[in-house]
Amino acid sequence: RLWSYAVVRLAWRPGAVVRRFREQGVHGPPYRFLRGCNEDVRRMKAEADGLELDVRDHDYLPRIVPHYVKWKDQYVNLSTYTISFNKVSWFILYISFQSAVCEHFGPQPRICIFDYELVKQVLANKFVNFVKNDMHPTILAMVGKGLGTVDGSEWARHRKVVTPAFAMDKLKLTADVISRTAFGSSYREGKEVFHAQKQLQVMTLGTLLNVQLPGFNYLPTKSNRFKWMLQKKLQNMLSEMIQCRLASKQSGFGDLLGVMLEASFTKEQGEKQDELILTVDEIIDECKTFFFAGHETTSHLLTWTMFLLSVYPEWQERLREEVLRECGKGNPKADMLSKLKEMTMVLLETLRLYSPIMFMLRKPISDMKLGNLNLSKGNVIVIPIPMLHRDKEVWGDRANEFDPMRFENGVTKAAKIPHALLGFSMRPRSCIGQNFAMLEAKLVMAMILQKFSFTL
Ligand code: HEM
Repeated sequence: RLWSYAVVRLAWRPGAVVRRFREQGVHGPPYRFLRGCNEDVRRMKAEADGLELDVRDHDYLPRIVPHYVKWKDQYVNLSTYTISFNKVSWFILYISFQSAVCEHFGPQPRICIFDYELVKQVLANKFVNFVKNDMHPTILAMVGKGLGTVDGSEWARHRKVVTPAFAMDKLKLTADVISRTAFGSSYREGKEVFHAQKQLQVMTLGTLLNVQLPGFNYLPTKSNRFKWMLQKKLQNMLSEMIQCRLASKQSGFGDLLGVMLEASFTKEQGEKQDELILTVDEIIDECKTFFFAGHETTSHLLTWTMFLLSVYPEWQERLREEVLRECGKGNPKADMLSKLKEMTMVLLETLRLYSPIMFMLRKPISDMKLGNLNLSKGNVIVIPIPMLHRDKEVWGDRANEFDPMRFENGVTKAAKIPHALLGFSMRPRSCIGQNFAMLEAKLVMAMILQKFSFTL
């Protein structure tokens, strides 16, 4: 049944979808039976592999996502699409055979949008008409069925419980704890979790463009057995950390897990029990989400900040002066970090040029209109952050240049529209850890700048 279902789907669906979009003026690369556009992507990426960039050339798109650059040039001009607010918006349709990363089997049509107004309609939709794309079970086991992956009322429940953990007063405490202990014992515990997640990530992402047979994930192959072992290890480690914390009644300790446990379990006297409380399993999932969502993103931001400060030594010197002026030579305290204005500008500019998250995916919960375009339930929308961050109409002619001064008057004044920086996305599903990440990045950079100068 599964096979006949798959074959029927493969045979008719992409063709019909492509036709439907072409009729609406949206074009894209040709669909190839069973392979979607994956082979083209693979080939173009291999060709771009040898491309070398100058360290001051921040337009890495032809090197990293050559298929987007090529398809945008090729199809977007051909398919100008006018939408109601009198502006021209751009779409590309491409079909990806994404069985290795999402649960969906078979080719999946994707509409890539390059227009900020449409992006706002998708992300800031208060009726939550667009939800996250389905995730492959392996990825779900790695990142957890937490805040970042649940939708609808489930999402609202999780977000409400988790939000207090990221309140600014709690974060200040966390920053002081990090600062005092310089990533002490909790880091050692966490390292194991990061390691297991990293191994799972490498295994999964390595097969990103592979076509997988349905049911393959359930076969006891060598790699599947290794994957299951890692998943179990991850689950057990987190469960032990939580149980241990609960048993020692240390939930009040000022770190994220402590604050989350507090928010999930404590009730004021007389307050009636409501469904906001998360179960231990849900907290385990939320921990996986935080480890995953918070680790590599922040580490990428720090890496690229170090890179940019090496390439622009004048900015490195400016930041060092600011750090020594505001924090002296000792461990920076949270209130000192909030005074590092130029540091914030550099971090935001790094986030713009080298956004740790490249794409956000959404799909409509029912047939609906986006601008003038008719979308069907399940058509995936791709929001390519680095391409939007280089939109010259919005960021100006020098969009590809490193210029922290554009953030001199704050994030909302940095471009022609207030919500142009998408590095942390936008409400309601904006990054819940953004203040934490910025605080963490400022702390680490301040401590490095106090003691070292660096070159590329
Ligand atoms: C520089 C660091 C970070 C960047 C660039 C970043 C970026 C993002 C982006 C773009 C999203 C939206 C994704 C989407 O809607 O598809 C997101 C969501 C999220 N981030 Fe972050 N993030 C960072 C750090 C963190 C940290 C430190 C944590 C937690 C400790 C965290 C937890 C989350 C969670 C839970 C969500 C889902 C929120 C929701 O759907 O309500 N992130 N992040």
